Amino acid sequence: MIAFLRRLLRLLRLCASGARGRIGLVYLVAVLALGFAGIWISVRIIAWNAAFYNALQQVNGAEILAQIGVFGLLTAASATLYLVGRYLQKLLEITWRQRITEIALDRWLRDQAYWRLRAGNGSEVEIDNPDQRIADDCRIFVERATGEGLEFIQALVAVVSYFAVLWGLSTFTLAFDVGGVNVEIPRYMVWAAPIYVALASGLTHWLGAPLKLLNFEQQKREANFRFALAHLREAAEAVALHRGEAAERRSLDVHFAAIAANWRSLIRREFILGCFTRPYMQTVLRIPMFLALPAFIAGKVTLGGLMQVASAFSNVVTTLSWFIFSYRDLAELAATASRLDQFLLETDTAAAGKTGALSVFPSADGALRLKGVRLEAPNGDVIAQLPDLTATPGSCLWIKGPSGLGKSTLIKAIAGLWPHGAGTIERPSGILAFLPQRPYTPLGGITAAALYPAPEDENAAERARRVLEGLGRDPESEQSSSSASAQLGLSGGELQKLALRRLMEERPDWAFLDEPTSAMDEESERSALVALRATLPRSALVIVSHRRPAGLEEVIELDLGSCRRS
Ligand SMILES: Nc1ncnc2c1ncn2[C@@H]1O[C@H](COP(=O)(O)OP(=O)(O)OP(=O)(O)O)[C@@H](O)[C@H]1O
Repeated sequence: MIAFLRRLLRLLRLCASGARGRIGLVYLVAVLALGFAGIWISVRIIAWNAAFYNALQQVNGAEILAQIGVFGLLTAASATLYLVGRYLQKLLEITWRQRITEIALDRWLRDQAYWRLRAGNGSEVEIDNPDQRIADDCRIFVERATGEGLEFIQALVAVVSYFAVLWGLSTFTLAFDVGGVNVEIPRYMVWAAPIYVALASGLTHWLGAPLKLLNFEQQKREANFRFALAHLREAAEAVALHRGEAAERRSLDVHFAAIAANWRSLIRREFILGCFTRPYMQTVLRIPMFLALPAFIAGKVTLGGLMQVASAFSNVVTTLSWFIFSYRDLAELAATASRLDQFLLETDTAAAGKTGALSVFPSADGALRLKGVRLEAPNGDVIAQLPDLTATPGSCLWIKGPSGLGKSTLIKAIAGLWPHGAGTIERPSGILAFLPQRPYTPLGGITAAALYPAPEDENAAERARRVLEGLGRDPESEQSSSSASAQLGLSGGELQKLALRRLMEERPDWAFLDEPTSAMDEESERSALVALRATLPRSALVIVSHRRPAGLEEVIELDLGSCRRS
């Protein structure tokens, strides 16, 4: 419980931070003010009950009509306050959701947390389904936290107001005999309300406790299923070529079966909880009248008084029962807050955990220098022990060696993404560009692919045209699209050509290229590398490839085949 409140406060503080968060606070205050005005109207309606039923008892036609008018005004005011309050509450939700999503995205992208916390990269913690945490958990958290939080604050204020009314009204005493002893309970209606609700809340918590874990698990399984579907969409071509439909179907069925199994446990538990809360909800408004009947029969209150006490009592009980009525939503809030809080804490500390025994420093003279570098897998297994090496600006370094000996890992280590191992890497200064083994294209179509990762500026169209020249793709005729690389309609070699052209536009001082021409024929490879050298005559090129890079002169070789793992 304490842990839940701490998490809740931590997350709410983040929602309310920054300029946007403070605008949300203004909405919050307005919604609360409207809520309190609504409570005042409810208190007025309790008083109206007495006036109306007393007029009925006295068969006073004029007074009955006047009270109907008062009722109309009170309900109109109450409806207006409710509607405006709901509208502002929705604005509050989107404002705070925007803020917390902003923070989640910042932390996820900052210091490459999205890479460090990925399964298999050696982080002690792995974040499952980060996309769900950013998209769904941020939304559910804000909706539930603001909804339940506002209701809780209003319930607190309401309960005090209704209690005061009930205290003033239920002056009568309940007297009965227990084994010949006369027991008298003064203001018994006042005591009955909290005792009744406390017992019911205890029972609700006991019956509903497993719901938090079940909700947590349900959200996770739903996200796994969604991810499996998105993965199939991305890999559509490969799956179709493998005729892998049956295998995909089996995997999707397993994911869905997991959803259904947890869902069954979830609804079983909700059913058990409902067996108590449903009848409770239905009786909670009737019980007060039955409890007040002894006083009415004894002639201590009028019909109006009875209705007024019953109304005050049911307001107290309904308000105190907030915990019972909201239990399901609170369980969902607890599950979501715990996932989101863990995500934000882990992504915040991901940067701190990036140092390993393999150190990467900026080099003093602008050269790339490897000193005693040993590359290891995250579990400590040695991948390669490298010879010391220096590559000066403008030089060309060819890293070769059989598959699996650590060529790509070395590039990742230079990029600062691979801390596992020992030794020192002095990183050159200037603009460093890295081309991964599989060329990447973002969502957004061919122009976005041609410009990535540079932002669109006034020269964007011209740059895109230059990058796409000779690839048979015209940015002018492009439809806006959110499709990924598979839908760009480029062959593997063309994608590599596009990646190299993009690099030429970037004009880096150092280009680290991991098998940049592996999908090209020899002639295309030669002309691509000659063009690269001609465009970037002063840049250093560090190329990982199985074949000697064609068309390049004065190549320094680093053969990882000669430094096999120990
Ligand atoms: N995240 C990881 N966890 C464990 N081992 C890893 C991880 N990433 C790479 N390795 C291991 O490190 C070794 C080197 O991999 P790397 O991709 O650097 O090889 P490579 O020389 O570039 O191979 P190729 O020529 O096939 O691209 C491999 O044995 C690989 O299994």
